[in-house]
Amino acid sequence: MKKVGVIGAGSWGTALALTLSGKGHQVTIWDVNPQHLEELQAKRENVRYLPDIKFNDNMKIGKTVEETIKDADMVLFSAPAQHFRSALENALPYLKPEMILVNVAKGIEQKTLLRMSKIAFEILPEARYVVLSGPSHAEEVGLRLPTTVAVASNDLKLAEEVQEIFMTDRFRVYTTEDVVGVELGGSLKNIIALCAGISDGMGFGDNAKAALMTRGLAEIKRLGIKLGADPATFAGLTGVGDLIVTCTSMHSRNRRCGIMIGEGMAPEEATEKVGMVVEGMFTTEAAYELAQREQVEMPITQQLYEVINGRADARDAVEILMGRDKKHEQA
Ligand SMILES: NC(=O)C1=CN([C@@H]2O[C@H](COP(=O)(O)OP(=O)(O)OC[C@H]3O[C@@H](n4cnc5c(N)ncnc54)[C@H](O)[C@@H]3O)[C@@H](O)[C@H]2O)C=CC1
Ligand SMILES: O=C(CO)COP(=O)(O)O
Repeated sequence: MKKVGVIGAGSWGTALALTLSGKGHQVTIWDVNPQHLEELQAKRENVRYLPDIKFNDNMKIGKTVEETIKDADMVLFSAPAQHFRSALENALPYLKPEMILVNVAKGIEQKTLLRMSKIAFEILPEARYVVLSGPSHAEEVGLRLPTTVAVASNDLKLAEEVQEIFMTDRFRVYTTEDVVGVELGGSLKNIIALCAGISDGMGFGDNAKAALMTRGLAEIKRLGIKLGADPATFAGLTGVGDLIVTCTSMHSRNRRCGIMIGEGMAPEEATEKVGMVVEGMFTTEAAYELAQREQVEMPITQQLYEVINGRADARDAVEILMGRDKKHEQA
């Protein structure tokens, strides 16, 4: 059994800490928010983000980052994507070269337009770095409902080590070497989930949502191929798999935020109301800029960007999308 430090006690960090400690690993979890940390300690439950699931006895709450990751075999980063850089920098003094670093954030850093692995290797060029992604809502993983994900690393042996650490009878883990495809699939599907929510909120039907998901996947894949991903990855768990769960589940923070926007709420207010990170709100801007830089057509992303920035109403965006030039279908 391994020693694992978890940085970020939101719903996902907590669900994974429960999975790992449930398997018998020695897990310590920490969060940057001191008040939240106190609540975790007092209640031995994540009342704020993943209520009604008691922590296992072998799951400790770390008082400091140092205590959390000291002598760990693996450090799991589960802070939102825009905070991954600071979370890693914060942990840096206590990391050892042999430690495995796993990141589960789904996003692209704003301004730098970097994927999470690029940030990790910029800070730690020799990092033993793995990304975990796939269709996996924390609420279901916390309840031990069957879930399947993938872990990606340039080093397949390392991905296999992480597969072994996580795998249980209720949490099935595949490996892949396509870090670019996995990171982009996980990040960009949140944009489409926001749009699927907006579509639902406006009272559109299943046809519209299926169209958004299919054409959304086409533009994700277009950008992915341009940035070096294996196109096959987008047909897998971390591509279409995650797209399906996020666009259809009421657990999805992105979809729920989209529904409120579609019902007429201002994007900032809807984001606030969700009360947890809505990654798509940040990723949309980054993806829009990446698409411009790479000269890739991403019409759905572009329209969401206009809506989020208050330059277009969701109904105008639909008209623009439906009124585009006639096309030959390319999936
Ligand atoms: N919630 C879910 O079902 C899933 C979430 N994810 C991804 O995991 C990431 C985290 O999501 P959630 O857990 O849902 O977010 P959340 O909003 O529930 O919680 C985020 C937590 O991170 C903490 N945090 C922020 N900055 C930090 C830092 N520098 N160091 C340590 N902790 C920090 C916050 O205080 C908060 O407790 C996101 O990128 C999300 O896309 C991926 C799969 C499933
Ligand atoms: O990535 C997720 C499920 O795989 C979580 O999606 P949300 O952030 O929209 O809840």
